[in-house]
Amino acid sequence: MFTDSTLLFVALSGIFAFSFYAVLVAGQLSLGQAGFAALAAYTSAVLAPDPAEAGDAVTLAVALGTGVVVGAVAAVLLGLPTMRLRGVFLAIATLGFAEAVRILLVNAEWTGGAQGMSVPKIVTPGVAWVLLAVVAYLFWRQGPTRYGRALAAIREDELAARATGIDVGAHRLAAFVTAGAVSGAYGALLAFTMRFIDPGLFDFASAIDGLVMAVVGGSTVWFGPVLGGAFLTLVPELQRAVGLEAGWIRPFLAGLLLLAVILFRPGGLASFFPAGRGTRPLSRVQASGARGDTAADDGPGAPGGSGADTNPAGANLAGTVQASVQPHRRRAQVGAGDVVARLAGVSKDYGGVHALRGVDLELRAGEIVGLIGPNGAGKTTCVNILSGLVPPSGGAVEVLGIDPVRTPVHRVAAAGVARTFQHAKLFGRLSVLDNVLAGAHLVTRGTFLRRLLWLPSARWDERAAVVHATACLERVGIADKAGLAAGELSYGDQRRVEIARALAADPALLILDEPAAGMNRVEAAALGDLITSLASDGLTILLIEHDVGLVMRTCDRITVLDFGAVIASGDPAHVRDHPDVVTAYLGTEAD
Ligand SMILES: Nc1ncnc2c1ncn2[C@@H]1O[C@H](COP(=O)(O)OP(=O)(O)OP(=O)(O)O)[C@@H](O)[C@H]1O
Repeated sequence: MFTDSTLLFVALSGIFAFSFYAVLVAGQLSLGQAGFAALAAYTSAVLAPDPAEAGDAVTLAVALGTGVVVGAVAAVLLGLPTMRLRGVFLAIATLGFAEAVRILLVNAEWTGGAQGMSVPKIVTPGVAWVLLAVVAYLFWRQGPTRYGRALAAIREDELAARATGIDVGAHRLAAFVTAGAVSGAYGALLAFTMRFIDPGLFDFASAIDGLVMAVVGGSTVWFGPVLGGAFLTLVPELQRAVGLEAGWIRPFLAGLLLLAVILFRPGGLASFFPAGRGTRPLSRVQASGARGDTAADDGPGAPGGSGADTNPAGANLAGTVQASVQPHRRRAQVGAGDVVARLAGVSKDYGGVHALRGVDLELRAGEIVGLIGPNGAGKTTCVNILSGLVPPSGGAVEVLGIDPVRTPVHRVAAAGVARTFQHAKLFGRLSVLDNVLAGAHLVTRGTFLRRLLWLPSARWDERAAVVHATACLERVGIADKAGLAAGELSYGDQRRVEIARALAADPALLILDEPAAGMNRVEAAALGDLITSLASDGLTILLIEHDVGLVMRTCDRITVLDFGAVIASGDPAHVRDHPDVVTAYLGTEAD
């Protein structure tokens, strides 16, 4: 039914769509792919040897190698200054790059300008489909790995991803360079397919076309770009088959489909298939028991069992952390009673608002310290300063031997600080298990490259990570919901998943920002028991909570803030009876 040329272009479109998918999975909107492809097409056309002399295979190999390298290098050069940009700003900057490349190519002599350049046709449908399969394989294997989960986490909530120790800048750049390499491969293939290349092949419409194919096909499932590429390439063929030759139909249909996907079917065409539906876990779930199963790989049983506890603070999660899920990061050694965190004379101003005024706070290893105060007292600001999210306006801060003011957020996390947020910040479209696996980023090894080669060690590491994550879920009593989408959970359950995600990083300091919000009395009581048991494992905990009863029951010491200043600090009995605290919460008789 389809001609060779149709089959060839279906494969090429799929590869181009994958270059958009590469960044969409990390939540980035880049439109520079046509620029990378153009640079790669012209460079490979010039550098590859004549196939009449070198043979088709050699020419193709040199062209592809050149295309991939040129695309990747261009993406590094463009990515370094633009990776700070988000959303539409990144889209505009990258589109500007693609347009600049096209204009350069039109005006350069060596490219033949607008007239174009002739290139031998050596790409066959077989070659194009093999390369599409290779690219699809890369993205299929990438999904359920530590790297793939980190990209998905960044897409879902960048700030939470940083706080779990993911180096967002490096991951975004890696995704961008992957997009550059894939679009470079596409450019080289296109050059040796068309017989003739001109800058018009890489114009604005083609950049948008690739994006539409990726989004229509499905931008969060690995086979989405294949579907999108195939569908939109086949539309003109189908038109011909039914005798509708009008050229406007394809772009019109593409626009209509894009709108329909955005409005009604965010998962794209892939969501019509069981494997691409909804929030299918990246990693397979076997939630019950201490044994987990892992993604996509079947095979002989992995070494299970309990691992040694290398957590200096002693916070081994039920002894299920396996040897391959160990903190191999550099983390401050914390002995019992050591100072874990210290704020000295810290102030924070937001314009005219003095959120903190000369706050002193000290946390010692193994303590549960409560931080309470009326709304707007400055509690969350304190926590944000401790976890490196917000710089103070004055004073000194030290956490686990580092200065969070001068340290990127993911490094503060790597030092051993884990936190939850006042408004739960889960990776909503990921499963509960994947959320916690993403939380284990710092204590797990990368598996992507080993998964590409089907090395058993990758399977063992992934399995160990799942066992570790499952233990964290069991610890907060929510392992039975491991396979559900995090965003669909009740508010109370979301908070528990957030705690499990924080525990998965095997932290030394756990900061809980209003963890009981949304929980009923029974759940809050269970939370109190959990906090106490975590502290008895050696974890240091800073608890911000409006449920004063919970704070009084669980904390060793309590600091009370009001209007940004410490008004009382000491053990629960001292704080409860402190006249300033009573006044702050209940007001004076005159009030
Ligand atoms: N990013 C910001 N920009 C401007 N003002 C801010 C910002 N963050 C906090 N504030 C202000 O700083 C003060 C302290 O806020 P913060 O959220 O730290 O208090 P809180 O004790 O955590 O309050 P709540 O219990 O209501 O969460 C408030 O007056 C708040 O409006």
